[in-house]
Amino acid sequence: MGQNTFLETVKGKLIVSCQALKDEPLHSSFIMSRMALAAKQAGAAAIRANSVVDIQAIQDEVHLPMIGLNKVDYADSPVYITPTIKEMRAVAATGAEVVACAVTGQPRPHGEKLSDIVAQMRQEFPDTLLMADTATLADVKQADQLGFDIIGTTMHGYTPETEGQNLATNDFAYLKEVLKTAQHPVIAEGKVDTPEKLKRCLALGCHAVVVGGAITRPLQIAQKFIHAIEA
Ligand SMILES: CC(=O)N[C@H](C=O)[C@@H](O)[C@H](O)[C@H](O)COP(=O)(O)O
Repeated sequence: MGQNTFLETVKGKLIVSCQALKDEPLHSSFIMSRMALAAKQAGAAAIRANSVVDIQAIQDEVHLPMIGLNKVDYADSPVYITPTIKEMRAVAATGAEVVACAVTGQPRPHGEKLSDIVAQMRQEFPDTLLMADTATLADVKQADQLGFDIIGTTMHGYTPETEGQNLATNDFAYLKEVLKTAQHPVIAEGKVDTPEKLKRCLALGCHAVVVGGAITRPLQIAQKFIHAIEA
């Protein structure tokens, strides 16, 4: 894979997701760049970020490897994480070491086929790694077959089939199945919200762990405390 050393750099480490969508209080590329700086100062090995403007603002502020994505809603598809070749290209063009996209078995916008998207990306951006944001073991198998470089558990709990499921349930029972199934390095992502859970994911054999909201979404963090009062 050319000069791409992302996998070596993040092995056994924390990747911090710095994201705030339009309807979130911290929606701002500047704020995301400062979130990334805090993550870097704490010792994070890489950043995961959404949208070209956020990725670029973060790249200017911190020089850490990047998992880039672009969330876009299309009327004809439930897939929203880097759903079409257009967003894939735009994210790869930022120089992000990894481009992440949903691999959920759901139809993509304009009838685009994931196999075509992967083939096109390999041709245009041969040094860019591809991360599959999967929800089920079937998705993991598909991602492996298509040659994705990294298997993420990002969408587990966020599709109709997996709604309400949590990666940590029953001592990460689902994650253990993913680790048995996957042929490519697994990055745990989604609701890893304590240092203990992160350690467990690494001990089980994950290559690295992405933590988002528990570090970078203060609304979500504050709500946890409020719920404790109300419970
Ligand atoms: C499902 C979906 O759209 N996940 C997104 C993917 O990039 C982000 O909103 C999450 O924050 C990220 O996956 C990290 O997860 P958590 O914030 O739970 O640590």
